[in-house]
Amino acid sequence: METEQQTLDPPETSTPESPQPPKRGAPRTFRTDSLRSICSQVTRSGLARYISKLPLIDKFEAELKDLSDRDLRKHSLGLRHRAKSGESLAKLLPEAFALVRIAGARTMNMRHYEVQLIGGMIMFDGSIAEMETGEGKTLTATLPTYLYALPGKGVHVATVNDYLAARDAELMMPVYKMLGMSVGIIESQMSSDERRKAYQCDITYGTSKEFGFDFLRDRLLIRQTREQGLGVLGPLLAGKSQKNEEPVQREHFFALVDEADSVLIDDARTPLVISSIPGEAEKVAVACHQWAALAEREFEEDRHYEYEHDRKAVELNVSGRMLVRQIPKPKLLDTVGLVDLYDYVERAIKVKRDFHSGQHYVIRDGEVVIVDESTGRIAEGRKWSYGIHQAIEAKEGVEVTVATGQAARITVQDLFLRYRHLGGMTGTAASSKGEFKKIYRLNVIKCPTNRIPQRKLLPDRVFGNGEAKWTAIVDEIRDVHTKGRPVLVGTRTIEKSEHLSKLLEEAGIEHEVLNAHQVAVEAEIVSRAGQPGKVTVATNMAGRGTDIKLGEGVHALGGLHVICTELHDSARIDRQLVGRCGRQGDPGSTRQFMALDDDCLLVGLGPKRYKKMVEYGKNRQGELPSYANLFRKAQRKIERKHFGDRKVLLYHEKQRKKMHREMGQDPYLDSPD
Ligand SMILES: Nc1ncnc2c1ncn2[C@@H]1O[C@H](COP(=O)(O)OP(=O)(O)OP(=O)(O)O)[C@@H](O)[C@H]1O
Repeated sequence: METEQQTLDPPETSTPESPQPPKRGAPRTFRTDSLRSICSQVTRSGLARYISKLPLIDKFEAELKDLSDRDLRKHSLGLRHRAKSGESLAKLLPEAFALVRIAGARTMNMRHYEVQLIGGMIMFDGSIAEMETGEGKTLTATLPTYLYALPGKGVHVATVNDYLAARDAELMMPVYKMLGMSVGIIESQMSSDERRKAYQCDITYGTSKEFGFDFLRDRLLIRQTREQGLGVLGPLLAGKSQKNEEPVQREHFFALVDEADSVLIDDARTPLVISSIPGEAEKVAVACHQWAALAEREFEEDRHYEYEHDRKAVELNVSGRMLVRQIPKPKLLDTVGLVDLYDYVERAIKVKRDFHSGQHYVIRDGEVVIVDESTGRIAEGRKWSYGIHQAIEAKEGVEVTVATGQAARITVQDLFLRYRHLGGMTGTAASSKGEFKKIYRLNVIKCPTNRIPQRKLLPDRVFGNGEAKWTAIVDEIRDVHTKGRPVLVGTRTIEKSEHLSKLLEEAGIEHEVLNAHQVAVEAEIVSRAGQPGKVTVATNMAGRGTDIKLGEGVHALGGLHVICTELHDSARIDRQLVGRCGRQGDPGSTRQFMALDDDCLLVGLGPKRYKKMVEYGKNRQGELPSYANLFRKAQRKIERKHFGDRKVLLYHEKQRKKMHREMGQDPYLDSPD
């Protein structure tokens, strides 16, 4: 255990020079209401050093705000020279932030609030700014991004999907342009040339997945170059292949991660993998998966295999193994050992039991595409490892994209730890504080809100069974809807969205349903969810990162009402949904519904206790408020388990990389499945 701790603990690094705290006893002047509100919310002295910088930013802003656009750009150029000639970025911070603030006000009529300046300083400092949902993280990001872009080494702004990357880059483009910064966007369909151009820009927006894959492709390219013997000609030719291709990325200098919890934690359980071209062995593997997918139907729990609910593990017993031997097999499988066949069958059974279409994945254009359970979104380009993905493909009868030896792989953790400086922002980081610190060396610092939040958390409602719960949900939607207030309902799966939609139809309640298929369309629908009387049903976080503006009159009625239909595996995800209402000081309310047959109890309490709960709740009428705590306890247990999984992945990756290095290999390439 001790060795594990050691390997997991990242080495100490020096942090950038940080702003000085105010002198003891120095009087603090409050210039604006907003600043007064900040200070009233400051409960942690950690913010004092950021607050102390605000007057200096104000001073620079006052000095520079009358400059013409041209002079503003010139001034920005001056800052670039100073940064390039080695002046510390911490020293340039007040002036740089003032410039960005002026550019925001001038180009978009959005002058950064003091709390946003504080958020920007937190991120600059190599921490995660936890800013309430709706506080304007997109605009806040421009501050550290601009500052770190000054030395010209490139800044990567990473977020969860192509749509958000493009949207945020385009939204903020005017600010950067005014200050003479070039902005590039990486999108999944781009050619290498387009990518290279985007990475040459001062600031590059993209997804963590694209940043990771580009890194891996570059790595493969460099190796190919070396293998072709060009590398020996020295630095002149290094990094160019025979086709004269060059790597697309530059150095990894500063990455700013938006939706940091989603990118750095939720996505961190599956590595990014580039596969190599299939050969003869792969054909056999395809045949094995396809055979196992058919054979699996013959196997019964307890008769042929044991299923361990805690670990979700399948193990064939003696009669199961016998059955494997008896089931006819195609000729191609003659060379496959029995032990391997047992594995294939166990995997096929596991996949049948634990991976469901519409919940864990969807089939899109003949491909199995992972739905990130925690966000309800398509996890583009990801694959489950250990043959699970291929087993699902075989089960669904689509092309099996098989067990190709992996050409290259990297985990999200490794990717972001490669950056010299890392910062992030999110609405919901506090519950993962320990993980951010341990794995990424990032502190989480809570930012005060610009206006006092007005969101009402209504008491939980617990029911004996799903049926009673859904009936109560429909009743509550009807109640709120008839008052003209908009309602946003989050469900855990696409199937449940559809179930609720059917119930709403029967109840004659007009509504809109979203699923995880098209992020851009969803985001637009969610952004309209604040219109009077609107009912929107979405898989948990289908519209994450989308701003919901209240329609006319909705403010007076109490704002948007958010209904969470089930607890999620992580409390953070529940809070993201809750964060759709009560934005920027708007009114709003939210309620959590639960039932004793919810999945959360099965995973959190185990099948034995779950069965008892389900039995107990079956014919229960009315509500069971005293059970709410049990749900939260189960949720915490699941969170701990997931954290454990990620730690194990990281530990194994570290061991694997160490081994590769010792053998003189590239740890990101040369990796077995
Ligand atoms: N300084 C500002 N002045 C005026 N409006 C602002 C300012 N900052 C942000 N806003 C507005 O606040 C709203 C919320 O911004 P944004 O969507 O970036 O919030 P967010 O923190 O990213 O939310 P979420 O956590 O839900 O993604 C937007 O409509 C934006 O235009």
